[in-house]
Amino acid sequence: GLPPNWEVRVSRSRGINYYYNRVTRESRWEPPESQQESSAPPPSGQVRASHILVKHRDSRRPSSWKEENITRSKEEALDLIQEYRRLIETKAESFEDLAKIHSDCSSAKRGGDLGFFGRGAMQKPFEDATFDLEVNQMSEPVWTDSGVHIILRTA
Ligand SMILES: N=C(N)NCCC[C@H](NC(=O)[C@@H]1CCC/C1=C/[C@H](COP(=O)(O)O)NC=O)C(N)=O
Repeated sequence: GLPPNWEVRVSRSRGINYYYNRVTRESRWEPPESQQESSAPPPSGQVRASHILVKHRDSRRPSSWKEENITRSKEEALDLIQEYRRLIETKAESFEDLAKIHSDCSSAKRGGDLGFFGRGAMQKPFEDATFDLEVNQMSEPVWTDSGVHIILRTA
């Protein structure tokens, strides 16, 4: 069977099946990898998460793939992250799509995915927020020295 949250849909235009994930709102022509890839339990003590990072002028590294010199204020960064959170909550946009377009972290290329990590890998506020989430749950805005984040725990 399909990994959790995936379902088969029929593309009317092409008359063939495609695969849709109702949590991430991702759709793809090829079937999602076997159970192994997406619902394997994390290595013991580890979690998997994606994030959207909005940096500001006081970020530890106020530069990103998007913008060489980031000058927005903390207030502007928070306004943006709250708007992204609203779009995801109302299912107007997928977490992955907004991460790809807007995240100031290099993980934007992977829809915000940071892979598996254990305690001690990430800045403490990020780590604590992630470990407090249930799988498939999205955080409130979280501040680290990098900027302000929303986190989606995926495993
Ligand atoms: N283990 C994995 N996958 N990579 C190493 C992560 C190192 C870790 N990074 C963070 O804590 C920030 C906050 C959460 C994600 C993250 C990403 C930062 C944000 O951007 P920056 O402030 O660095 O420019 N970009 C990359 O590291 C750290 N201890 O500094």
